[in-house]
Amino acid sequence: MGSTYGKIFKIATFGESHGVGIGVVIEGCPAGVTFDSDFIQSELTRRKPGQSRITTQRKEADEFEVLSGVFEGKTTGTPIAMVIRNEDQRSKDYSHIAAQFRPSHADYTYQVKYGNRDYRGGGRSSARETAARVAAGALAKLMLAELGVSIQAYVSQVGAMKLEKSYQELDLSETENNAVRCPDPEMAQQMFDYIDSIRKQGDSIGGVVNCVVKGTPAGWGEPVFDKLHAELGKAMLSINAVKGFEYGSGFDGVLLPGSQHNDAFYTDENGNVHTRTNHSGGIQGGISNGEDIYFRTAFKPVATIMQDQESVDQFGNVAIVQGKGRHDPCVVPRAVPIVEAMTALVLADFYLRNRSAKL
Ligand SMILES: Cc1cc2nc3c(=O)[nH]c(=O)nc-3n(C[C@H](O)[C@H](O)[C@H](O)COP(=O)(O)O)c2cc1C
Ligand SMILES: C=C(O[C@@H]1CC(C(=O)O)=C[C@@H](OP(=O)(O)O)[C@H]1O)C(=O)O
Repeated sequence: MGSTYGKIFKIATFGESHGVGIGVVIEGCPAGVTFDSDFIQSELTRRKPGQSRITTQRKEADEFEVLSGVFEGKTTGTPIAMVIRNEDQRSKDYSHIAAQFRPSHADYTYQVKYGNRDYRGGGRSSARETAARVAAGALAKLMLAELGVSIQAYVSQVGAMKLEKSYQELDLSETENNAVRCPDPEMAQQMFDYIDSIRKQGDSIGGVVNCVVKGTPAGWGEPVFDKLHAELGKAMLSINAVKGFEYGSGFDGVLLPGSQHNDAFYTDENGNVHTRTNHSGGIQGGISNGEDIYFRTAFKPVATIMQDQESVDQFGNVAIVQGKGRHDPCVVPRAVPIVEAMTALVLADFYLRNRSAKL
C-alpha cells in the first residue's frame, strides 16, 4: 500500500505500471456522497495515456471497478476501493534499465533505497500511479460540487511559450477543446506544434499548469503547520515530475511594495466581506478567505528521451542508456486532471476537518 495522503479524507494507492493493475483505497469519505461512475470515468479518460500524438502511445482504457464502499449509487462511509487493470504493458522496453539508471528518473534512488526494484515501466515510480489519485480525486470533486466548490486547471506554459493573460481574462471553458488543454485556442495550436516537434527530435519539454478553485467558503485550512497553501504545495509537489509551486502572487509578489500588494477589504451589497485584489490567492494565514484560490505548478521535461545518455550501471561502471519505449514528450496536457484531483483531495479533507473547528 502506498503511504496515505490526507488526515480525514485519506487515500492510499497501490500497484505498479507493469504489474496487474493499480488502485486506491479511500478512507474517511462521508456516507451519502452520490457516486457518479460516469463522472469518475470521464476524469480517468482525461488523464489516460494514448490520447493524442503528443502523449505517450501506451493504450489503456483505464476503466475502473469498485470493490467496496458504495451501495445503490451512494458512498456508505466505509473504505472505498477502486481498481484499474493494466492492459498494454510493453516490459521489454525496460530490460536495458534492469541494471542501469535513466538520468533524472527514479531508477537510481529506488535501487539505493530498496535494493530490489520493479524496473518494468519504472514500477511504482511511474506516473501511471496518478490514475488512482484521479479516481479518488474525482470522488472528492463530487463531494465538493455538492458544497458549491469547483476546480479548474489548464496549461499556461510549455517551454518558453507562456499565456500572459490571467485566468479572469481567459475563457476556461475552451480548455478541454484541444489536446494541450490550453484555454487559448491559438496558443494551444502553437504549443501542440512545438511539443510535436520536440517529440520528433526524441526530446522532451516542461510546462506549467495553473489551477483555480471557486466557491471555497472562508475558514478552510489550519493556522500553523497544515496551512491550506502548505497542503496544496505538498499535494502538487507529490505529483511526478513537479519542480515548482507558487500560489497567489507567488514569486512575482516580491516585485510589489506592500501598499500595492495588500488586498484591501470591502463589504459588498449583500453584506459579505471581500477583497478588492487577490494577491493572497484566496488564502491568508493558512486559511481560505472566500476569494478564488489560484496557484501554479511547474513540471520538468520528462526524463526518458529517445536519445543515448551518459549514466552508470548498478556497479558504478560507465553506461550509455538508450532511449526506448513510449513516453510523454510533455506531461502537462495529462497533468491537468491530476492537479485538479490532488486539489480536490486537499479541499475535501479540509472541509471535513473544518467541521469540528467551532460550535
Ligand atoms: C502525466 C505524467 C506523465 C509522465 N510520463 C512520463 C513518461 O512518459 N516518461 C518519463 O520518463 N517520465 C514521465 N513522467 C515523469 C516521471 O514519472 C517522473 O519524472 C519520475 O517518477 C521521477 O520523479 P521526479 O521527476 O518527480 O523526480 C510523467 C509524469 C506525469 C505527471
Ligand atoms: C502508463 C502511463 O504513463 C507512463 C508514465 C511513465 C513514467 O515514467 O512516469 C512512462 C511511460 O510508461 P510505459 O513505458 O510503461 O508506457 C508512460 O506511458 C500512464 O500515465 O498511465
